[in-house]
Amino acid sequence: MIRLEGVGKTYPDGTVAVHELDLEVARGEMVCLVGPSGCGKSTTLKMINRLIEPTTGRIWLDGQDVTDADPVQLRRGIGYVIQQIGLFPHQRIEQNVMTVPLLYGESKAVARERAHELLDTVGLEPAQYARKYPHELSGGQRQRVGVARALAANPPVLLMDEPFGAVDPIVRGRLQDEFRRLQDELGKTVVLVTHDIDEAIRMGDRVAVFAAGGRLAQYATPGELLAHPADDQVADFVGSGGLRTLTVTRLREEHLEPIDGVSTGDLGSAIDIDSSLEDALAAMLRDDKPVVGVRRGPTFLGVLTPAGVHRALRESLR
Ligand SMILES: Nc1ncnc2c1ncn2[C@@H]1O[C@H](COP(=O)(O)OP(=O)(O)OP(=O)(O)O)[C@@H](O)[C@H]1O
Repeated sequence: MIRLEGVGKTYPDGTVAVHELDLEVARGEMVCLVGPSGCGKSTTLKMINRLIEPTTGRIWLDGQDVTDADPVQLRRGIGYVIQQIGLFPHQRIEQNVMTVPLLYGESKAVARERAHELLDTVGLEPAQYARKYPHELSGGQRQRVGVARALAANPPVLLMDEPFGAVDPIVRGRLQDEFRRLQDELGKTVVLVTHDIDEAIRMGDRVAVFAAGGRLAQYATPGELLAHPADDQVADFVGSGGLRTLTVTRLREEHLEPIDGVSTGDLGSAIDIDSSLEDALAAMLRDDKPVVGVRRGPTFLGVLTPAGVHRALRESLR
């Protein structure tokens, strides 16, 4: 879907922001670019929608060389979410989101309907929020409006630059989870820049770790990155993997055991099969029980025991 081939950017003052980067992002995949400050993440992102022109290399989007594309046309097909959201302060929330459909020539009524749908999608009840102004919303709510607006053109590709950067850690965690869930539904191709390795590991299907001088140090799934960091620098940056592995390892039915033999008194609350091992352990600790029930929607699937947790961890670290 997105392919970077030998892409480099040297600024006029001689700063090498990105060095001969090769990177592929598959359709529907969420890739996080992560690394220390100044290592070229934002420059890379902005080269994809040509806010910055590369000095070398080629970028392909769905088979089309973006360096040949009209930048304005190109950007309409690519949603862009930035930390400083850029909402128009004197326009109501619905008008902020309607801007894009109106630009596409939709009637006001259709644009408003679409804006309300999108607000609903990002968890902002239109009846409550559509008529408010940006300053009447919290940071996290404004961030959601930014996401709704980026989705308004229904672009297949979303570029996000520190999209959850401006909010406190609790709201940030909630927005990350919500966006991950939304992404599972929408199946966009997403490239997300963050300096936060936890965010990258939690959100990304794959993670590109950048090193100083705009070099790609490793490009791997979160599990691979934690289990096999490419070098000492990546290992340092990623930090100790054991605990993080719990966050990225999802439950699967083969980790479960049938309910038979477990007395219901031993069973605390049930968690969803989409949960992570971390969620499962948290439920066991909370209920002070050695097993936790697992369901898919209303259907009870089985129980997870410490042996199941161990099996799942071993598979994930293989
Ligand atoms: N317009 C510019 N002119 C010269 N150098 C620049 C310009 N923009 C960025 N740089 C430099 O290019 C390098 C990469 O910058 P970039 O913004 O891509 O990094 P980043 O990884 O996104 O950093 P951060 O996490 O701090 O946002 C940095 O050394 C930066 O100082």
